[in-house]
Amino acid sequence: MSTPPVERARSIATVCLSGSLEDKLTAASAAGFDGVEIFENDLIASAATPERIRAQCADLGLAIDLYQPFRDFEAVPRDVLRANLRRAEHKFDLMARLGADLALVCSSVSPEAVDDDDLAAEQLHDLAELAAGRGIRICYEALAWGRFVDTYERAWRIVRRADHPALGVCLDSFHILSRGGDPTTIRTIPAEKLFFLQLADAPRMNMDLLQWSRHHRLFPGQGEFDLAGFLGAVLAAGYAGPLSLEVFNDVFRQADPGPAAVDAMRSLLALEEAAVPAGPVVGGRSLPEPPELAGPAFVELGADAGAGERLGSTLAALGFRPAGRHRSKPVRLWEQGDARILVNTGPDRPEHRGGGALAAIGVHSADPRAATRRAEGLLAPVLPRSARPDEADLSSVAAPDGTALFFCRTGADRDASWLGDFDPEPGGTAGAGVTGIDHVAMTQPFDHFDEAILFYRSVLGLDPEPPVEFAAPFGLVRSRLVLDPGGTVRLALDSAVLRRGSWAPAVPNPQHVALSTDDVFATARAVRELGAPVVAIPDNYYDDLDARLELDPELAARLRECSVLYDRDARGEYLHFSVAVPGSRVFFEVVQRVGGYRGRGEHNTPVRMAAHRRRRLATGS
Ligand SMILES: O=C(O)c1ccc(O)c(O)c1
Ligand SMILES: [Mg+2]
Repeated sequence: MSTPPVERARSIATVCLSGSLEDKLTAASAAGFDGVEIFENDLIASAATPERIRAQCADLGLAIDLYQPFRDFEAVPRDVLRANLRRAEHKFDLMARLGADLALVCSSVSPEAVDDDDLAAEQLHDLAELAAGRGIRICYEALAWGRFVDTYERAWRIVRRADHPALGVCLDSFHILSRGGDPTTIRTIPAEKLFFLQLADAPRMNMDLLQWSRHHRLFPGQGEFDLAGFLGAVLAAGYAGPLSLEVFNDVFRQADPGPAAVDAMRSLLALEEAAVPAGPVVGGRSLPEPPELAGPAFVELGADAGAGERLGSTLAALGFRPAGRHRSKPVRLWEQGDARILVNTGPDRPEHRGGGALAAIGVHSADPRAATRRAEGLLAPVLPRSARPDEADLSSVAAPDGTALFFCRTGADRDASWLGDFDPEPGGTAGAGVTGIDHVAMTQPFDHFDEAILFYRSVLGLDPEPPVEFAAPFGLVRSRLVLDPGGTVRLALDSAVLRRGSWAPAVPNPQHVALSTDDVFATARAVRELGAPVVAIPDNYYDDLDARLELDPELAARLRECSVLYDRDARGEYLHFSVAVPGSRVFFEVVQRVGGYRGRGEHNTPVRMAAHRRRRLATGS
């Protein structure tokens, strides 16, 4: 008999969010959190009395799960201890007014502390005794940079030695995983001594632990730590308290707390799904499984009339044929092989002028309704439907950058699918060998990069590859590929690491749609004949390629002649060329994969970006 799924309390530290304490509490409640860790500085800066904050939390349905942090308490000389206990009593008074009964003590970084676990245990015992008299419990957390206590194993040895029922440990995934700690030995701690759990992810970095922790923590699923393994180990040890997020991050600290709290909740739900066999339960409902994807159905570009013309001629030059007009909307379908591009000249948005911009992606999934329910369960904004009664009932959700994501039924016949909404147009070109859509590269606003990774990872069940960074003509670019287990849907997300000044173009790295071919040279020749503006790649690139990879001279010559870029990895090869950007925001690339090559030629991107710029300066397009 399987155990019924449990709904765990979900909590968030106020330090994760921007604004006043009131802003933070409102956002946490709206995103569905059950509780908060109140960070001391947020309370100190608030004009509301502790009683008022307590009432606000109660009104918002938020428990105050933790009051934190109490610093630099233990292993100090007697006179310092006296002052520390006095300070603690003041905080216990405050906690009584707040109605909070769990306080966090983090391991000391004080120069006054001494390296003496017996003394630390004795003094924490005294503190716990004082707290217990007030109905308060203490959890002790090893900061990764604690002066002497910097591992959870040592914090637990001290807590065990102190042996007080009101004293337990607080586990924080960052402090443990940043130091390469082993979470599996958490099970040696009795469950009743696991008082609290803080969860944070982070990118892999080689930097000072304190700086890494205070600036670069991420919500689970956005970084590179094995949070699912960590949470699994903590739950296996019998921890039954709230799952709480504690993320110090420079971007989230400045972001609108409403969407940031939603991002946080999504991360927790996705983490529970990865760590707990029964998955998360929200309001008694569980989450449908990630959709089974079967490749992109279409890419939709938004354009004004002028941009629509330019996109149309670019597509025609790439061998696409106009294959249909939407029955009720100003949308044209362009088709070649399995590649379908929609050009929508309906909504007039600034970004659609000039050369158009990515507006939507459609993916084939076996059960679009379940996929939409999952997206809703993960708090993705569901977009209003605008279909007429006789049109396909397509559900879509908004990605963090506003791109609409449509779920289309795999294998539906034309009448039953979105294609049935188009009046077919006959005729057209013979094509240029494009067989489908290989990937879509989506430039993300820097502030939404991590959120976007998590969005696609959780909503679509895509797996992120490790991030790569490269130096491009207008600054460092961070790029991360997310793809489904079958490799049918690939999205490359990238972003400028820093944005400063006004020298760089407004859109330094436009989005692009990568079209697949089985013969990149044949397609390159065909599209040149059709008049496609293939971007010229300089000799320096090919000289370097030869130096690095010792290519077959015949292949090297063909690459050079056709301005085709090249990459290879242990599994295969990648050959690709680009055409000019018809405007500033979106362009097309044609790619050929040989063998099991996994990437998207990211190391060639700076060369391609420089080539695009040269062309723009020379021709104005
Ligand atoms: O960086 C800090 O000071 C700090 C404070 C409290 C915590 O729980 C923590 O993990 C870090
Ligand atoms: Mg912590």
